[in-house]
Amino acid sequence: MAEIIDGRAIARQLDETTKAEVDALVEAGHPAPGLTVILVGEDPASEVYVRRKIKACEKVGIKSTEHRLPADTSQDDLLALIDTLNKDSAVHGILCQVPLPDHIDTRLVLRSISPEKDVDGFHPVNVGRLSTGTGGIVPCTPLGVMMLIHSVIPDLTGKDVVVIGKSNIVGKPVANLLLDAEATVTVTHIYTHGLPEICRKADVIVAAAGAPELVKGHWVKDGAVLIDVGITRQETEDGKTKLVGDIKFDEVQHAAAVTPVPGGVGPMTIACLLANTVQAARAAMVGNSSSDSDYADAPSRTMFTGSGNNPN
Ligand SMILES: Nc1nc2c(c(=O)[nH]1)N[C@@H](CN(C=O)c1ccc(C(=O)N[C@@H](CCC(=O)O)C(=O)O)cc1)CN2
Repeated sequence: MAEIIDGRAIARQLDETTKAEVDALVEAGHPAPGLTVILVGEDPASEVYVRRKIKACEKVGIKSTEHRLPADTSQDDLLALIDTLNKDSAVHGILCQVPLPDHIDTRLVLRSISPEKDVDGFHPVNVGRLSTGTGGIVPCTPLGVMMLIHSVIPDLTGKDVVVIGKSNIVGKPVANLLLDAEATVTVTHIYTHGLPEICRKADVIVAAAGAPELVKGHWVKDGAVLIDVGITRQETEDGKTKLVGDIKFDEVQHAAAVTPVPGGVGPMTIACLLANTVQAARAAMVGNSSSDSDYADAPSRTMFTGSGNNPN
């Protein structure tokens, strides 16, 4: 029987560390860290995620501000808002919920957020730092994935890890983090030939293809660890909706451990956002924001990984 990796419990643990960091900053006379969340349009899933982010901020003492903009907001107006927030010293973290409406150039918007305030870790400066192992802000979902893996495999040295999915938000950054942890990483995607055979050799599979129930039981070797990043809403026969991951959960009981959907990677994404916000605030408050070691020794970063970025 595979162990279920409880993402909600691990996220709560991380939130406790984050709250302690917020308390320590405030006790030292600093203002509470401030996070600004921008939501453009009315995508129902994005509304859910933004609500959760705002509520989570309250729990750990982060001061959150929301900007809800209509779907027809112009790109220039959005860029002007971000420019104002970049200059506001009470704002330590800025995130723009994606997806954005089609008339807005997402890449341009994400790179307009100051790298120091980019708590999503999507800015090219942070992407470059991650891929060279030189600090920066790590994207929330990949950071959460690493913490979930480390909760069952503390040392990944030499482990064979297959990542399914090559997105900029999950697949590519998670591959970099796994390499930093000395794993042997194979990055694949839905067009990869022989995907079942490749997966069958893996000690760990990170499924992030956005393809519901792609990974079948016979793709998984006995004792593997499975991390399911996919979340697809499906309608059931009785007209209700259910969330489905990229792994066929019922067929993988021979794995050592598996993350559920919901309750696995999702809650970690939000907990890591809070941790990133505190790190950005701390860097702004103590200066030194361009140093390689800004985040490397932060408690929230080292809690499950043992260390920050490996420089080698
Ligand atoms: N600016 C960003 N936009 C998006 C990100 C991101 O990291 N930054 N990631 C995803 C959505 N996302 C965060 O924003 C996110 C997805 C899922 C969850 C979550 O808690 N999921 C729950 C289920 C929730 C449900 O009922 O739908 C779970 O898995 O248990 C949190 C955040 C895209 N956009």
